Amino acid sequence: MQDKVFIRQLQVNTIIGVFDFEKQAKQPLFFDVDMLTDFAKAAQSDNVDDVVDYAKVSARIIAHCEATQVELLETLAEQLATIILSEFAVSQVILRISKPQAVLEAQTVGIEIMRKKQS
Ligand SMILES: Nc1nc2c(c(=O)[nH]1)N=C([C@H](O)[C@@H](O)CO)CN2
Repeated sequence: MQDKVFIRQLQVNTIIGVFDFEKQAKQPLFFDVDMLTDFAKAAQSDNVDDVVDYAKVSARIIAHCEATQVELLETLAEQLATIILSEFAVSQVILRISKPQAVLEAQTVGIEIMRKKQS
């Protein structure tokens, strides 16, 4: 199955970081998400209930960021990958998180993970 639903540059302003100053104020993160799924049913039904709804995934990412506070991007990515694989009809997720305010000299920095649903 190689069908894909994606999200690009989803901005979430949140508290994240190792340093004390990062715990005092929200900063922007940008999420890129690639989700492998199967379009077969939706292509027949033409019903949004049969797809991985990118709006619902985006809302879930925002809600999780608002509900949790961690230091590392890696921790947040692992949590979100687990949520996406368990709550949506996704067999594999690639999640990239960019933190543009972290390194002054860089346009952006960040991390990427790929996780598959256990079969
Ligand atoms: N691989 C990572 N490196 C760093 C992280 C991170 O989450 N993952 N975080 C920081 C600090 O919070 C940094 O963003 C402050 O500028 C440093 N390195």
